[in-house]
Amino acid sequence: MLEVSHLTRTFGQLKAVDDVSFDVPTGQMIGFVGGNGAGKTTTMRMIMGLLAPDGGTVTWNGRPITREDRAHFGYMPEERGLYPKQAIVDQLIYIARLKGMTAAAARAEATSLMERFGLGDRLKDKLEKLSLGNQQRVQIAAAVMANPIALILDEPFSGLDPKAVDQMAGLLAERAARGVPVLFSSHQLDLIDRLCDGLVILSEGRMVADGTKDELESRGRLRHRLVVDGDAGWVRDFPDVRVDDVDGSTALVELQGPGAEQALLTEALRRGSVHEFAIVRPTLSEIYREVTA
Ligand SMILES: Nc1ncnc2c1ncn2[C@@H]1O[C@H](COP(=O)(O)OP(=O)(O)OP(=O)(O)O)[C@@H](O)[C@H]1O
Repeated sequence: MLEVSHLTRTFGQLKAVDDVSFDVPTGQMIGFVGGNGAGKTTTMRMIMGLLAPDGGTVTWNGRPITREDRAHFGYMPEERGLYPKQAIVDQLIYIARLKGMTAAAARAEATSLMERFGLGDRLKDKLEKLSLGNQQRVQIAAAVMANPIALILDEPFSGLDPKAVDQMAGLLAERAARGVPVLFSSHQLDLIDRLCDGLVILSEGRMVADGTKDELESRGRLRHRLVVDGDAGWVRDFPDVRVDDVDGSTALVELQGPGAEQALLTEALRRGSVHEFAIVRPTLSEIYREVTA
């Protein structure tokens, strides 16, 4: 398990990362979310030892992380790590050799990964000859080569088409299923929602929320949707109800007191038929907007 505790980093007057603490447990995929400049890349660089923190610690399996641990991490940096003018296969082999793989095993893994991504015939090409999306697939392949013990990926899905997103998501999920902790940043909340066991939300350097989606949902506003026969406008005058929206026969409301649920339903039934009365869980986008507002 990777643990980040009270990490802090300032650049001049700016607190880019301010007392950030979270875990990336064994076998879990954790999404790292936050607006531009929130501090995600800076945090990842500190995890990887590329930037010294002003305060706080990074631990791996309960002890301070070492250079040797990090050497076995798979890291995809924001600025991307591979060389445009070198052959793909040579770079993938080089990276795997650094992590202790034999040349033959590295070549076999590079070939198998590239074939899996439909790039089996591009192995000897220079990276720059590939489209940007395909270059991105190679960058992800580089991070997962040689069985990394953890994956730290800075916006691995940006610029990928939906099919490539599915392929890469499948690849990361496989690694997580083998026990690898995976931390990746993304602005695509739908993807985080689909892939992640948990998420960490940063805003202006500070951690504003973390937990599983269920945990975050339960902290958010819970609303009910009521669909009746006629006009639902009467809910506006009903006690213990805060109306978010009424559109014809549909009302979206927040119930404010114990028993408000039963009282509202009873009143709706007294007035006619009820077609729907359901809890509306907040979407991840709504939770995100709420905690970063
Ligand atoms: N080397 C640096 N020197 C000065 N300021 C920096 C440096 N690196 C980052 N910053 C500043 O720290 C803040 C956090 O930046 P960071 O790149 O970590 O954010 P981010 O969450 O990754 O953003 P994005 O989603 O835009 O990539 C920003 O205001 C950025 O300008």
